[in-house]
Amino acid sequence: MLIGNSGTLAVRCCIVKPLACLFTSTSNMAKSKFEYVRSFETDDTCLRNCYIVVRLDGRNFHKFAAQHNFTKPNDNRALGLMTRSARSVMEELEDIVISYGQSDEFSFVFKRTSTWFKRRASKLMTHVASQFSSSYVFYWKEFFGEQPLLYPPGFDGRVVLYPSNRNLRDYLSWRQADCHINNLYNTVFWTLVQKGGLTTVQAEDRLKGTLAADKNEILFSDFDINYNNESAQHRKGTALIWEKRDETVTKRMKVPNEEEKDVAVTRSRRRVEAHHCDIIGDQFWEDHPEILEDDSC
Ligand SMILES: Nc1nc2c(ncn2[C@@H]2O[C@H](COP(=O)(O)OP(=O)(O)OP(=O)(O)O)[C@@H](O)[C@H]2O)c(=O)[nH]1
Ligand SMILES: [Mg+2]
Ligand SMILES: [Mg+2]
Repeated sequence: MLIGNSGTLAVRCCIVKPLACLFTSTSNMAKSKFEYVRSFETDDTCLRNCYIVVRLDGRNFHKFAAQHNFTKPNDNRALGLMTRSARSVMEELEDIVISYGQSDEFSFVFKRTSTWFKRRASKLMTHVASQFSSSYVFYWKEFFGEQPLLYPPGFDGRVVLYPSNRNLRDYLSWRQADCHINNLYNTVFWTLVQKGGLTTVQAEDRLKGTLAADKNEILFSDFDINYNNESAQHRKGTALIWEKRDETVTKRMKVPNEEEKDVAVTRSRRRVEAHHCDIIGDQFWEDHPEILEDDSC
């Protein structure tokens, strides 16, 4: 078989090194006849100037949670493991400015000017999903101890682009509102079952048609629980951002004309920090102005 444009060159080359020749491509004798299949690949470059959001969600975690004895309604081991895995994604991959997680999902926001992987959606999404999934398995024991991981968990991923700061904030607000609605429902539901002695069917009936205020009232009047005092992590989810923190370490140093001695050295380090607070209002964004880029670009 002849390879490339220059037949003579290719044939001579094949006599000496047949295999190498089949697979070598240089600018002169470029490309095998199979090369055309590349053109079947579609362009999935993300539109410029948009925030790129990758959202992952655990596959069939209803079953996964039951089989791994997650506590109801919230399992702190599971939430800790999700956060640890998200931290690993932020530390290993470039340009993620904030991530937000609740339940079995985590959203990762790439800065709008990111050129990482030429902004190819499939590359970004698969890197996030694989880094997250492998971390979830890698750190499992750290959070679940003796509880064995019974089968490999999976996470689906999607990419969504948001062109403005308002759109991005509304997206994150939507996810936090979802966290609030689900957590309030689950908290009342499982309190009715675990403390009120209702069956799951009875609890479901009791909550049919109730509004948020009714649910708060059930918790307060029947169980003396103020929902606002429940765990902030459960009510608000987890936002991870990069923050500069001063770190002081002791270093042994040799000062000229003196003996070696311990010296305290302080440096500013970027670290991923977790916040369990409201991200719907303005306060969080005013406190962390470095997260969002200028809208006017
Ligand atoms: N007990 C318990 N269950 C949890 C916890 N976090 C997540 N889950 C379970 O995970 C489910 C996540 O919901 P979804 O993502 O909508 O559903 P899913 O079963 O993962 O199904 P798909 O995402 O469509 O594959 C919840 O409905 C719970 O059953 C937890 O902390 N404790
Ligand atoms: Mg899921
Ligand atoms: Mg989910």
